[in-house]
Amino acid sequence: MAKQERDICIQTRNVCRKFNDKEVLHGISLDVRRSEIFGLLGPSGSGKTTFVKMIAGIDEATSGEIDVLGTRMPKLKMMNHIGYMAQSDAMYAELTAKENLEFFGALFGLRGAKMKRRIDEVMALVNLTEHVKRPVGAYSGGMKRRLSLAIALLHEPEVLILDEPTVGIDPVLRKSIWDEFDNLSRQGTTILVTTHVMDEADKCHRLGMIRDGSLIAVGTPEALKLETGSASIEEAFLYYGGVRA
Ligand SMILES: Nc1ncnc2c1ncn2[C@@H]1O[C@H](COP(=O)(O)OP(=O)(O)OP(=O)(O)O)[C@@H](O)[C@H]1O
Repeated sequence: MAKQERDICIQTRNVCRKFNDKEVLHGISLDVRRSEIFGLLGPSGSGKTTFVKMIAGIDEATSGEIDVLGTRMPKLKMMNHIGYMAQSDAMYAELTAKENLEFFGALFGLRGAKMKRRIDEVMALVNLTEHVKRPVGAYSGGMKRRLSLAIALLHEPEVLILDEPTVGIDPVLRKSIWDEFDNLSRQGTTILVTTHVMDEADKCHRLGMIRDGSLIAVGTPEALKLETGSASIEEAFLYYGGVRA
C-alpha cells in the first residue's frame, strides 16, 4: 500500500444519496487523514448527518464509494473500529447509565476489569460519575448528550464519528471534551465531527464546508480564512456560500 493510502483514514468518492428520487448529496469526494480532527460545517439540512451516517456504515450511499481504514463501507465488522455518536440519543431510558454502558460495552466485546475501567474513564470525562447509577430517563438533554459521547468513546475506537457532539453542553465541559479530542488525536484517533459552532470549527485541523448537499470548500481554518480574506470561519463560510459581505 502506498504511504499516501496508509495516511488516509476515510475516503469517499463521488458519494450520492437520494431519498425517494430526491438527491440530497451530490457526489461528495473527501479524504480524511489518520489522526486528524476533521470538521464538517454546514447549515441545517445541508446533508451533514446523511453523509456521516454513511461513513459510519449506518446508511448506504445510492452511488459512490466509501472506505474507512481501507474497508469498503458499510461493513458490520467495522463497528469495532468506529465510535458513532448520533444526533438523537439512542439509549435505554429505563436502564441506568452504567447498565447502558455495560450493554454497549458488551456489544463491542468489553468485559471484566477493562469494561469497569473504561466505564469509569468515560463517565469521568463527560462529568457524569456521580450519576452513573441513575436511570437515563431521569437525565436532562445535556446529560444524555454527554452519555451518548461516553458510549461512542467506550471501546477506544480508531475512528470517531460525532454528529454535533457538544450541543447542549456548557462551555466549561465543552472545552474539556475538546481537550480530550486533541489527546485522542495525538494518540492516533481520527475524529470526524459535524458542528454548527464556529469556535469549534476553529479547533479542527481541517474543515469541509457543505452546502445544499455539495462540498464547497476543504482546508485548514487558517487557509480558508486567508483564501477568502475573512476574519472568521463564519465569514469564510458565507463567502463560499456565495454571500459576499
Ligand atoms: N430519511 C430521510 N428521508 C427523506 N429525506 C431525508 C431523510 N434524511 C434526511 N433527509 C433530507 O436530506 C437533507 C439533508 O439532511 P441532513 O439531516 O443530512 O442535514 P444536516 O446538515 O445534518 O442538518 P442538521 O444540521 O439540521 O442536522 C434534508 O433535506 C433532509 O430533509
